[in-house]
Amino acid sequence: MSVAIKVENLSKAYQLGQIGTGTISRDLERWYARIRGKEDPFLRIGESNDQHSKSESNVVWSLKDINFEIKQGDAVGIIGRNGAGKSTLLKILSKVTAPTTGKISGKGRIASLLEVGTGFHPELSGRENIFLNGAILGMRKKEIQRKLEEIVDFAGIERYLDTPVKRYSSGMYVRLAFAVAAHLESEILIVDEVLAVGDAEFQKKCLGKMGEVSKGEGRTVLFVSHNMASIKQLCDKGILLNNGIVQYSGKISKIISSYFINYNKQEVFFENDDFSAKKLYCTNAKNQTVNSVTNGSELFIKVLLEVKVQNPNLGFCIAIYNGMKELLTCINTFHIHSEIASLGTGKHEFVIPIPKYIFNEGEYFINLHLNSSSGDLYYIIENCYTFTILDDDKRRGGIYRDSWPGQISLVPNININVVQ
Ligand SMILES: Nc1ncnc2c1ncn2[C@@H]1O[C@H](COP(=O)(O)OP(=O)(O)OP(=O)(O)O)[C@@H](O)[C@H]1O
Repeated sequence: MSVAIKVENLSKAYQLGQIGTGTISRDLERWYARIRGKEDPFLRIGESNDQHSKSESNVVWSLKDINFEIKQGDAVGIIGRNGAGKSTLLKILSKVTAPTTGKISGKGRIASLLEVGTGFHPELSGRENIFLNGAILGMRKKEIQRKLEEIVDFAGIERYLDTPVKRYSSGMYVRLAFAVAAHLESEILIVDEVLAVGDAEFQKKCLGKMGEVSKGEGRTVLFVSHNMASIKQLCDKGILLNNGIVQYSGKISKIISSYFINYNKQEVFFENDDFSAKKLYCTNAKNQTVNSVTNGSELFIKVLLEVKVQNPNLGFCIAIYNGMKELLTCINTFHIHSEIASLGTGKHEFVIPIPKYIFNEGEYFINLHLNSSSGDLYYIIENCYTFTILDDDKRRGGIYRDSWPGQISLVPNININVVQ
């Protein structure tokens, strides 16, 4: 199969801090002050000359020497922790931003949906934006006209087709943006996290459409998401980014398991005069460290803290989120404060049992909030651990084969009473 996208030695650097003042005359004034050894006249309160010159040399390498190839018709999931460089990569591929070094080659028109409504003009109506995007892709008016009905139907915006898109709700906006990107004729479709915006029904519809685009129409799809269930459903290949480099690329199942293993290797770290947070991990009932259990088994979340002073000013909260980043529950030491206050110095492991049949199958993420006993927040360690719940099939009674809908995995039980 021919190569759709080839990326060679790609790097992207971002310059942090203020680069210019906004006008040439002010930049000159600043330069004149500097060569006379005077203070920068445009410093903001609290800034120093020093800080400013330091920030000018502050460069973040968002991508570092990336190389990969994507074949025509592949559906590729791009995964990685927050800040790994996924969005930067998609922005470069979509030509929204230019690389600092490196080269991208390939063939085919690219339709991309990077953020809600990228490429839409707010003053133009839905209809006008559809034609504008089609024209940008090099399509003829007649070709776009043929797709119009399908797009409007998918987005469900028929009544508002001639209203300027700036009046659309965020849901309507994302529905139209997705419909335009997926239906117009491009060889490559790039989608960044759109599914995090819409409701569950729309997400399902988008995944279905992307599957059709890649498997049915043989177009290439690149998809960034934190939701591994969606990535697994849609993609057959994957690229795992870590700190701006490609850590692994290949079959999606391998990429996802490497992601989880690496994800959970990171030690949680926070330290102040009272305590330090050392580690967060999960075990099964046999005390084996695990990243996944079936919903028919107990799971134990363990937090290792070192208490440095007796009666420490210490508390924490485990916040558990689903793959769509919806908060499911918080477990807070506030409820056992007197026990924590009486802890001696040294390392202590806090064990939080998660009973059987609580969470439905899926991926879950933990944020650790470290707070004082009075509730002041010290620090939030976001997405510090992820675990997977698998369905053990037992509660299905052998008849229900699809994935179990909903957030919780209650064992179904229905009593039937005879009513006189
Ligand atoms: N415009 C910018 N200016 C400065 N730094 C930036 C800019 N855009 C991205 N970065 C930095 O580049 C790195 C990669 O960011 P990027 O948004 O590509 O990561 P990501 O994997 O998409 O993260 P997330 O999952 O949180 O969306 C981060 O350290 C980020 O702070």
